[in-house]
Amino acid sequence: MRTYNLALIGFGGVNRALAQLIDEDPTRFSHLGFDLKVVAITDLAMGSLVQADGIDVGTVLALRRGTTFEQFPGGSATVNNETVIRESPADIIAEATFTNPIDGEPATSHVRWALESGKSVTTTNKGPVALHGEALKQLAADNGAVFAYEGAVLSGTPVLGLARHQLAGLTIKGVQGILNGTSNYVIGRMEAGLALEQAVAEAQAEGYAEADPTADIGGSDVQLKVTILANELLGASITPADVDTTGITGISADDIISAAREGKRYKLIGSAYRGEDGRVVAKVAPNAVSADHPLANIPGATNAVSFDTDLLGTVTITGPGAGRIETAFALITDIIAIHTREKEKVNV
Ligand SMILES: NC(=O)c1ccc[n+]([C@@H]2O[C@H](COP(=O)([O-])OP(=O)(O)OC[C@H]3O[C@@H](n4cnc5c(N)ncnc54)[C@H](O)[C@@H]3O)[C@@H](O)[C@H]2O)c1
Ligand SMILES: N[C@@H](CCO)C(=O)O
Repeated sequence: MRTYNLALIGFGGVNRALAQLIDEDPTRFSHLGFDLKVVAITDLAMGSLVQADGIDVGTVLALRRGTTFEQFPGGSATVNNETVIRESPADIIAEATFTNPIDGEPATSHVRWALESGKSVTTTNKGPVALHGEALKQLAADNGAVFAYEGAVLSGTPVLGLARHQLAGLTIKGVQGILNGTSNYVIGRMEAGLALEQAVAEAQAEGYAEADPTADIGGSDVQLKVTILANELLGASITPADVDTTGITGISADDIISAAREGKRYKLIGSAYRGEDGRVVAKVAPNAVSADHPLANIPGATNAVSFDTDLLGTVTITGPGAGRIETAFALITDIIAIHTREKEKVNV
């Protein structure tokens, strides 16, 4: 049985959910041939904690808001991300700090420090993948480590893995989807009569929204995800700036009601297609779709991606696109992939 030591960088909704899953059942993954032990945690609000023998995760999860790690052996009120990532006895770094859509920092540095130290990384953070994905993949390869990011698109619903593995023998001509749980949830609640602000507050309480929810309703979250899908699935080399983006803030309750009268529903759709000239065109825009559109009935924080393929026609995957536990599951998917890679190294 292999034990992987984890460092959790950013102890918010997602990494707390991962810690909770490990705490609830430390043998949860034994049937896969590994166990997980949390040896380091950092967070802006709490500082840093490193305990090589394993952190009592239940105690840390129960700490009151505003408490720092200073009181614990190996604890400090200071956030020592670089030292923790490079020097703690972690094998795998789970990066779940805020997404920064402008330059991907500080998460990109967190990922880089880990890979430079030969440590594999799992992240749910879209910034490093959308803005620096190619460079980070190269850095991982150069250092014999894995850079894994299943949760960057559709949280725990395995859209990237599906495309990379099961759909590998197809040509994917394009993709379109509902890629933001918060805005889909918000539109649904506005259809039920809530104001935009009330609906956003609900999405925040559910743990769906970004730290700054304007990223969700303004479209930049989907812009990053479309960039990732275009680059990963269509072999493009685009940046978020290449994705023409409009969010849902311009849709009023009146727009929603008039669309409903015509049998239509608003959806924020992200898409990327390769044109006849070989160029990939990607965009994000709200659309009033008719009831028979494949994305019309995707509810709440559920997401969906339709792949337009040569041999299978349209293949659609749908599932949770946000949520703490749902996104922690993406970290687990990545850790399983890292474990598979470790086993291959032993067998080579
Ligand atoms: N919540 C979801 O449904 C979901 C789904 C998919 C992807 N994501 C992505 O996962 C990441 C984490 O999401 P979350 O919901 O846990 O966010 P969150 O806001 O609940 O937690 C982020 C945590 O990171 C900490 N942090 C920020 N900067 C830091 C730094 N420099 N060093 C250490 N800690 C730092 C914050 O204090 C906070 O506790 C985000 O990038 C988000 O875009 C979230
Ligand atoms: N805030 C994002 C989380 C998933 O990236 C959403 O609502 O879809």
